[in-house]
Amino acid sequence: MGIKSKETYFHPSSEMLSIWIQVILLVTPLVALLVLPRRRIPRGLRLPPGPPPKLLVGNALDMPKEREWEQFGKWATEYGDIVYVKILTMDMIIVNSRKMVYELFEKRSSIYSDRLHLPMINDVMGWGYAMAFQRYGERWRRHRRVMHEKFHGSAADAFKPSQLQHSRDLLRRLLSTPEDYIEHLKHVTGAVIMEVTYGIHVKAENDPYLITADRSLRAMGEAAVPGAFWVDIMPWMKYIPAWVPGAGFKRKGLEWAKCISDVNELPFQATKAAMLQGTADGCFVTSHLEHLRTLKEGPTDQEEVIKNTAGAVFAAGSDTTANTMITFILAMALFPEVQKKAQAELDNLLGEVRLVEFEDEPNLPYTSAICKEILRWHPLLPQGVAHATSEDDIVGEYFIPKGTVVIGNSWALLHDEEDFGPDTDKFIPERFFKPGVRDPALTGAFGYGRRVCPGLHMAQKSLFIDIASMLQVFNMSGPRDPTGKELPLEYTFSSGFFSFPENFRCSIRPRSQSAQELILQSAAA
Ligand code: HEM
Repeated sequence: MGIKSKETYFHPSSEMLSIWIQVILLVTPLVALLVLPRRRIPRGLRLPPGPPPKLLVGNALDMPKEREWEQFGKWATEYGDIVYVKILTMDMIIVNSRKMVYELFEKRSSIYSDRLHLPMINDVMGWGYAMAFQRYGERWRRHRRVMHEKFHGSAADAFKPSQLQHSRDLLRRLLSTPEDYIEHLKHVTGAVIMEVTYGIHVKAENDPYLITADRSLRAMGEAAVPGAFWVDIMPWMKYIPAWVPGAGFKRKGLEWAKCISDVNELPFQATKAAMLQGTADGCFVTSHLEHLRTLKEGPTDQEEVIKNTAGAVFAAGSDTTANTMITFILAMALFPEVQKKAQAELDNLLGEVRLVEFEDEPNLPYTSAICKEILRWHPLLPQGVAHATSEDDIVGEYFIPKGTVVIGNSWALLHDEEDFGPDTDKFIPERFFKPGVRDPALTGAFGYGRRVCPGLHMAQKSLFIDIASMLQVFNMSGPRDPTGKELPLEYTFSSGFFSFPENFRCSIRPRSQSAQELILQSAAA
């Protein structure tokens, strides 16, 4: 007989438990089907059409594991504007047309703005503080208001100095080690967020705040896909102790939870400490806390709301922008003629005299069109972030039950040829010069209705200055061998919550000697 592991020693019944858990997992859908009250669909109504469900599991096996947008697109062609799928006991609809998106997320926003409570994300991992995962209601509204005050259209102009400074830093980093472009993008987008949110200036390398945020965001990416963990379908599983064999999700979740809590707590406490010492820089947190101190009366938990909102900004703001920039670099490598046109426009306006500034934007229509096309061509969140219904609803002859997960099919909307002209799979910035073409930012790239991304103004400004600056001074192409010969471009887009090019090698080289000098001079400015 072999030596028993420590875990088995402390829990002699662990094998039995493991078997029991597996049995429970198998029979739960059956029990749910038999025991749960059957949904009553009002007479004369029916659920929207969708792929035929299988006994017990519904459409769980039909759900695509990767490139979800392709399967959703096929269903849209086959079943229409609203597609219904059932995953075990979970109702889900996919909304495929702009008309229907407007009808549900905008006109009926009081019903379609909820989120599903995901036990893995909210309870096990502790992301409940972040606005993106909060249920629709007064608590969410208070967080949203705190964010809106500092991030709405013109308020976001206050971030421009920090965005410009870090955009210049990005150029210098890319000049020195272009192969580390992903790290550089993450560093500078994180640095801007830390500065404007907490007034914290991150370390040039290996910053502990950014490392913690990166770990937390990776965890979020894994867990935020609907149905990624069984516990989201069978919430009672969250009570299974972490030591139980088969409860790997719980161990993983608790490991992540420490990082996720640190993202919310550590920078906030550091800023508060700096305020006490009188050394804090003006930022989102200081400005809200100072205002709070002037109030005679206010909700007792307002400081908590400010802290949570800052944590949500930090969590939602950095990787989103960095990953969109990776898609931009790929697009420039794939469509060199687009890159050349933008460079000609930038050269024409700026010569080689100075680097681009925010104020140049109105005079750079082609570059601005690239920023729009990036959001449209391959949206970072092709299925948006799932909403949920907070009440039963009726749409024509269809019944939409309360608690239904509602996915806005951003990919379909952003590739609709009626709105964006022909060849929507191609990267064609010129499409935005035609009258009446829609703005991708208002067509799903930043989500929908009352939940639309509150960081979109900041994000668009970051994208503009980073994209214009890179185009002005660098050539981006597929990877090159040591002799400079271009090698084949290989890439795959990730699937799941975020979709952006993964494992993608490229070449980022200064366009000329004077471009290089402009970059180096920016350090002194
Ligand atoms: C290119 C960059 C970005 C993209 C593509 C993006 C996209 C999105 C999308 C699709 C949603 C879901 C909206 C919905 O539920 O319908 C969202 C939510 C959110 N975003 Fe962004 N975002 C970006 C940058 C940012 C930035 C820079 C910030 C912070 C400054 C931010 C903060 C948030 C927050 C807090 C939410 C949750 C809103 C809520 O649930 O009420 N995002 N974003």
